[in-house]
Amino acid sequence: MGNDLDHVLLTEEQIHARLDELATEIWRDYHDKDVLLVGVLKGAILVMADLMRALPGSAPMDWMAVSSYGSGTKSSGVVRILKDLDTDISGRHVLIVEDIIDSGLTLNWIRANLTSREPASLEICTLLRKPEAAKVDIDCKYVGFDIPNEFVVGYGLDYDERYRNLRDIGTLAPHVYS
Ligand SMILES: O=P(O)(O)OC[C@H]1O[C@H](OP(=O)(O)OP(=O)(O)O)[C@H](O)[C@@H]1O
Ligand code: HPA
Ligand SMILES: [Mg+2]
Repeated sequence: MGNDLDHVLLTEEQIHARLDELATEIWRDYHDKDVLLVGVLKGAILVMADLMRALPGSAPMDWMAVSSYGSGTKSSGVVRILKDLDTDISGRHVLIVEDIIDSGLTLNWIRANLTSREPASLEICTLLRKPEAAKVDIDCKYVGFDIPNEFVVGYGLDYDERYRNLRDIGTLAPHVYS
């Protein structure tokens, strides 16, 4: 698996340090608001696990599963709900937790979908964002890192369901795609 990576973009230590900072910011904004953390499966599992453990207090979580990428490296823009929230978010303060905003199409769709359920507030936290890949503008309150427009894997991010278990985030060597 090691030689499938081209180069490491972010180490586990860098990721954890940044998530600690984001958790502090988030708690400053939400400590008195009973915030519901909404993770987007499957990519966000590790961001959620580390972010919520870095929060100085406790917050409930829920999960949604949608799919737009399938097995490829390009968003189809067509989003399907594979698993909906268990929670009624009407009147709740909701913070979406994501691993990456790439084209923005997935979150654009999720944001519109959740907004229609009339939460008290709706904000987004993403570990990664690719500014050069944006097809729609996503207003994201908490961003871990802006990264170059390259396909990355690791720390929850997959290529064809693999490499989610890498501790660092990096780019795949070209031979993996061929
Ligand atoms: O901004 P976009 O171009 O829409 O891409 C971002 C989305 O794509 C990935 O999910 P994917 O559909 O691959 O599902 P996964 O989390 O199960 O890997 C990622 O986790 C985001 O949800
Ligand atoms: N890597 C893995 N999954 C993704 C990416 C990426 O760069 N962009 C959107 N989903
Ligand atoms: Mg994926």
